[in-house]
Amino acid sequence: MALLDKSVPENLPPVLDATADQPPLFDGTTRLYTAYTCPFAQRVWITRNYKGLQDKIHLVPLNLQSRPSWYGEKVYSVNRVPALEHNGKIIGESLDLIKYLDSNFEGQSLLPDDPAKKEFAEESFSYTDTFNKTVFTSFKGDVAKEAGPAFDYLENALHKFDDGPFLLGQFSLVDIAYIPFVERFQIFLSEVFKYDITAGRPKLAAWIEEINKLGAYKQTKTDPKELVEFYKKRILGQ
Ligand SMILES: N[C@@H](CCC(=O)N[C@@H](CS)C(=O)NCC(=O)O)C(=O)O
Repeated sequence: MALLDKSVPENLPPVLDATADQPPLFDGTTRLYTAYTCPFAQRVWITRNYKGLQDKIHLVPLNLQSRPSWYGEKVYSVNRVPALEHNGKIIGESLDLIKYLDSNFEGQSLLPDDPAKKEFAEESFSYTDTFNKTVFTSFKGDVAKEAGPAFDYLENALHKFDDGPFLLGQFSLVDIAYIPFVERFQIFLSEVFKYDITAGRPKLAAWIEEINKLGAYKQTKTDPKELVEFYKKRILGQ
């Protein structure tokens, strides 16, 4: 798999806050409006890196806490990240965007042709919101009991195709849809609840290990300390 990983380490552009000027809009440059800490935006960032599109898709990182007013007013009225500026249009929604990048840009294809895999990919995309909600909700309840089934879903899914360690066998958009959230849940559940999501889930453990080998992903990883502080405040109100 490493051979297909087209990512090269890059110098990341500085974060734009409320005082920052707006970059030109619709000047032909393709821009990914993002936030370095956002798991939804991270999905698109990993896809961009894996397909080797660093020169084609420029990152415009925003400070969401001190967001430039021009973003919601002139770029994307939904005022969330990620959003992609491409061919005179602004497109949002991370799951739509990773598919859009895969179909509209060059680079390694990240969805297989095999019908059984395609079907399972759609099922897995549909489950992501429930997966995230189930785990977030468990933070306020019995973590092992409530979040356990969500991680079991991934463990079972990883048994489905045996031509590689990823959710569809080979690395795909499905892995990209889940990993930003699994990354955060693993850190937070271990740090705050002493719950190891990989205990008794060998396939999940191997999946995380394999994804961590990908340069395209490594560059996008969140800072664990910041994450724990952020979730403690935001979710546990501490
Ligand atoms: N469904 C959206 C969710 C995007 C989202 O919630 N992004 C957050 C940051 S992680 C955001 O922009 N929040 C700002 C806000 O809601 O004001 C997607 O998948 O792209």
